[in-house]
Amino acid sequence: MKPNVYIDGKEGTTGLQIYDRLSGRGDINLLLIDDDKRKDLTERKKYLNGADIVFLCLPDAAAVEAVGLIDNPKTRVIDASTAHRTAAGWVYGFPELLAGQRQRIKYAKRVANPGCHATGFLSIAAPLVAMDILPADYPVTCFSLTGYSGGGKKMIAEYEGDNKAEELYSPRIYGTNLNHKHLLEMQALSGLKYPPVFSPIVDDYYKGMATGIQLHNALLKGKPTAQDICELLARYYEDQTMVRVAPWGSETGMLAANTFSGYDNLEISVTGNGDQTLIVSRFDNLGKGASGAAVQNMNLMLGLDETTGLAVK
Ligand SMILES: NC(=O)C1=CN([C@@H]2O[C@H](COP(=O)(O)OP(=O)(O)OC[C@H]3O[C@@H](n4cnc5c(N)ncnc54)[C@H](OP(=O)(O)O)[C@@H]3O)[C@@H](O)[C@H]2O)C=CC1
Ligand SMILES: CC(=O)N[C@@H](CCC(=O)OP(=O)(O)O)C(=O)O
Repeated sequence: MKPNVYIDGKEGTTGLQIYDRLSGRGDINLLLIDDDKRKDLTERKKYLNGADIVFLCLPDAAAVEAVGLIDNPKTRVIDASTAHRTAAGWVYGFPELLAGQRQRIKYAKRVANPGCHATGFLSIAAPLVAMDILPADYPVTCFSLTGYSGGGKKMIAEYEGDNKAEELYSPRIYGTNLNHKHLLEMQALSGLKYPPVFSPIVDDYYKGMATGIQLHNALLKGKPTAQDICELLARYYEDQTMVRVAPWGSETGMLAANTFSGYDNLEISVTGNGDQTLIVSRFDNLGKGASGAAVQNMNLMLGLDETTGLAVK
């Protein structure tokens, strides 16, 4: 029998992108709620409990509420919100990140899909800590460029509506109080002692991300060069399809944040020299940064090829 799948919040930015990836598939049965009942608690409860897999594409409070409506022990959840990413009983939905993570996701009842900025940061920091290159007490800083769809329907309306404000035509540094909501997961999953000093930047394009960290090689264990780091990261991810490392020397000095827009995989670029290293992770905030990652997790949980229905550049 085909598994029943329900997307709570299907009309939102993340929900629609999950729907796009699932709607043509013959190996699942997509449950569709009537549009006028999509916020009706009683109706949603029926759908949430009638599904084998539920995607939550909702604001945090609504995601917590949705989980509370589930009493069917067979219903498995993939939550795209920030609500459960470091919560007990939830598995972090980043299969490539750490040894055993793919297996944990495969059998999990509750999967928290990673934050978009956290995805870029962790793809770099977690393996470097795991391989004992980046000391756990290193004072890491991180920048992260994102398209405006990262802010959901409200931010999209600000950028695409009439009377667009003048400042929206330029990149904007936000989270300047340095307490972005992804810091908790960034620290917890990287194994770092301190959260990074983190500067997200939103710009006037729809989707695509470039998240980077800059390192002093002399402060790393074993004092590797940038090329050493590139090769070690490439080995760490060598068996993965949705995460890869660009070969050393392949970058030409300019990295665009929208290169992976429309794709579900992520690529890490390492540049620099013997003294300093720049490591940048590029992906789509709605691909590996949200909806693509959520579908990859669903595929794993259903025992399917994890790349089914996904676009790899
Ligand atoms: N956009 C992105 O790149 C990423 C988003 N996320 C996370 O995914 C989640 C969804 O974000 P996003 O899709 O961008 O947000 P949107 O604002 O685009 O969509 C949210 C959707 O949820 C609906 N909704 C709100 N409250 C309820 C409720 N009580 N019951 C049912 N539906 C409800 C909204 O309805 P209505 O249409 O009426 O407003 C809307 O359709 C958030 O937690 C976000 O942080 C995670 C990673 C990346
Ligand atoms: C441009 C913009 O505002 N982006 C959002 C990130 C979207 C996202 O990743 O949402 P989650 O926190 O649910 O993961 C932000 O930085 O808050």
